[in-house]
Amino acid sequence: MSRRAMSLVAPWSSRVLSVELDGAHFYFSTREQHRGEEAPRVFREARKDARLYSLLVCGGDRVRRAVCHAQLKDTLLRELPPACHVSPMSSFVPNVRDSLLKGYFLKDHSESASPTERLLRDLSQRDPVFVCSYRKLQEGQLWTQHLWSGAGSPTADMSEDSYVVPSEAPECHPSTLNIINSDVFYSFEEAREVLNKCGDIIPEAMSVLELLPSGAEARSKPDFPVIVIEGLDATGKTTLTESLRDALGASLLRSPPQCLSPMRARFDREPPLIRRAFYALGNYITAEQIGLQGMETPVIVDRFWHSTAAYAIATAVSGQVCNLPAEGSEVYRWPGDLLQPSLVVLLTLEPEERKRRLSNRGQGETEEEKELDHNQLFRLKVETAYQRICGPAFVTVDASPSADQVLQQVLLLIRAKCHL
Ligand SMILES: Nc1ncnc2c1ncn2[C@@H]1O[C@H](COP(=O)(O)OP(=O)(O)OP(=O)(O)O)[C@@H](O)[C@H]1O
Ligand SMILES: Nc1ccn([C@@H]2O[C@H](COP(=O)(O)O)[C@@H](O)[C@H]2O)c(=O)n1
Repeated sequence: MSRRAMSLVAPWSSRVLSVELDGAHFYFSTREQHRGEEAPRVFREARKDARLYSLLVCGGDRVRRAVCHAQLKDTLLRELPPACHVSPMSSFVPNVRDSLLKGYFLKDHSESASPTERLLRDLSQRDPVFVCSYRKLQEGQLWTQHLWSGAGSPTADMSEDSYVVPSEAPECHPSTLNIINSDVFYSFEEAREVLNKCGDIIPEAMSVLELLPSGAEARSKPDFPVIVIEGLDATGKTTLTESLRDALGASLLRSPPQCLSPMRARFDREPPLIRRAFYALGNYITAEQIGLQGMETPVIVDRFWHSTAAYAIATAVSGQVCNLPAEGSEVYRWPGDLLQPSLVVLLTLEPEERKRRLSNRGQGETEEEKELDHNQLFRLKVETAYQRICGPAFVTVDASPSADQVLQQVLLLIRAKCHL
């Protein structure tokens, strides 16, 4: 087999494929010989008239793959016939870090195959996207997979068709495999490299790069305590941080820092790899400001690394809370080159009270915050990830009492833990 044909087969062979339907994951793999297994559930349950396809983004560097994956979704949703259903899909080597490739699984119920196949052919010629179609064999519940040639048409020249067979759920949920340095960055250089690579597609990346400190080399520890206030939207961070600043004569900083505000909306529209690298770098700019202010006064920080990591992990991990990496996983470690605050306070609030405060405030929410509102599961994943992050001293505070009572409690904690 030619090198090109081998690379085309690679995303499917010796790998497990996962399709996500209504929050549940269905696993299957491919095999050249059939050993009497029944078809995987996602095939058995497909409607009789359904034509099934899979698409995986495989070529190029990770920035190109991330951009292509996001654009592919937009294209599919915009251009596929309405009777074609799109679900997230991935290909991975079980429990092997960084092995995840992302794509989509299509169930086409439209009358004619032509519009869908025309689009898929076009995509497989234009982009680093590999396409497979599936065929139900006449003699019962057996399905085969056919890899399309790079030229797009479903020809038989690339490889033999293979059978699809059910596969066990892996120990580590596939959506956790690529978190490190794709969703969460553990060093300044890793995050900066992503922005370096997307300067040609996102002009704002250059402006961010110009604002970065020259490096994240170890600085001397600030003389004064550094206290970070964390929590979901509308838990009272702004109210509390301003009161703490006044009560302690402290400096108040935030992450992302003010200087990144003009670029933030643009990065919020980018795929996770780029968006998360932006927020990760924001922490290093804030860290530099903390280093300076912390020589003069105590420093209060509104959001920092916990926010960056917890939101990123909760978004990357699909399905249930139990799919999150277990407590103690390296995913939750603190970046070795990032300043550690003296204390991190997480404000927690019952969802109903948080919603009440949000509606009283009546301000716009980010897409992610809207998601938090109607997606209780996502909220739970963010809070769980917050609590699992290790590094600096961490304490959870119930933010439901009055603003003054919360302030008094946090002041007590700061005095006890930071000797202020
Ligand atoms: N302890 C409290 N009791 C009642 N209401 C509060 C309390 N703390 C803050 N609020 C009110 O709740 C709303 C949200 O508070 P705040 O803006 O401080 O939250 P936040 O965590 O900073 O939100 P965001 O992350 O979106 O900036 C505001 O209207 C604020 O006045
Ligand atoms: N250090 C940070 C701060 C924020 N984020 C992301 O921003 C969103 C919440 O920010 P607000 O200003 O609205 O409070 C949230 O979606 C986080 O993803 C971050 O990553 N790192």
